[in-house]
Amino acid sequence: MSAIRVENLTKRFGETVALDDVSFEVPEGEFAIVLGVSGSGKSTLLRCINGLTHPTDGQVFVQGDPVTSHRDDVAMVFQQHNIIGGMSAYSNALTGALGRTDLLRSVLRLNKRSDKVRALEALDTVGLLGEAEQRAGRMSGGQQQRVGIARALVQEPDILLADEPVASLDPGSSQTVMRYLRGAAEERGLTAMISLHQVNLARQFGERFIGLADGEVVFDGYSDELTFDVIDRLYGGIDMEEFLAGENGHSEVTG
Ligand SMILES: Nc1ncnc2c1ncn2[C@@H]1O[C@H](COP(=O)(O)OP(=O)(O)OP(=O)(O)O)[C@@H](O)[C@H]1O
Repeated sequence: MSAIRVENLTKRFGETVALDDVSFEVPEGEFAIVLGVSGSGKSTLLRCINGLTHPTDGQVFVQGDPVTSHRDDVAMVFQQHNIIGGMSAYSNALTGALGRTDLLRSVLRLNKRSDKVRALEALDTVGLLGEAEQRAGRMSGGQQQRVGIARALVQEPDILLADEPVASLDPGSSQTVMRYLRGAAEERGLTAMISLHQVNLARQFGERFIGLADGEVVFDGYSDELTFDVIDRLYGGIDMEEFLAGENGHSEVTG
């Protein structure tokens, strides 16, 4: 059974066709990247999978069930990490458990011991266990995004979605965040779908690629099929020199 199955998905916003008859399946445990220029429909696709947006036509299935609303086994990491600056990295990560914490306990901050352990384990997965007590607001953008990933992991999802998780980061931090994202998915056996507009990062970290243009799937394949021709079709007029520099450079690993 596929972890994600998208069947003839169409989403219109008034006159705008954000997704046009999109179909694909993602097997369990795959690390898939959604590629495409701004406005190609990447966010809308992820939001339909997460149940945040309802399709105009077609259907999305997660673990075989039709998606009708948000589900706890699907976690999403956003571009704006929505981290609470005044709280520690640990407390931010712990908010991932809110979906299974009753209101009284959450108001009184009486988290279960198992969730506290999960928060620490998740911070360890993203390399931030040593910074657990640090105020998130004092952390770098890359570290904050790693806290955002930890929070998503505490939700204990089977499927991890990330919408442009490195769009606001410098190249070094983007590399680090992608490395932890891929590592977390592998370590925990998650199915992942990440939208990116940086082709070099996508090629470096992706396993499967779904390319969108004007809401349509124009490419669906694996690394060896993601040729420069395909990239040119997706990004029309891309500067190859800059692209190759991006691919070979930026190897610095920072937070
Ligand atoms: N809530 C909305 N209301 C109206 N139009 C929308 C809405 N959300 C998306 N759109 C439109 O749908 C199309 C696809 O947008 P979407 O955000 O999914 O693309 P994207 O590839 O994620 O782009 P970006 O990287 O800029 O977010 C765009 O034309 C966008 O303007």
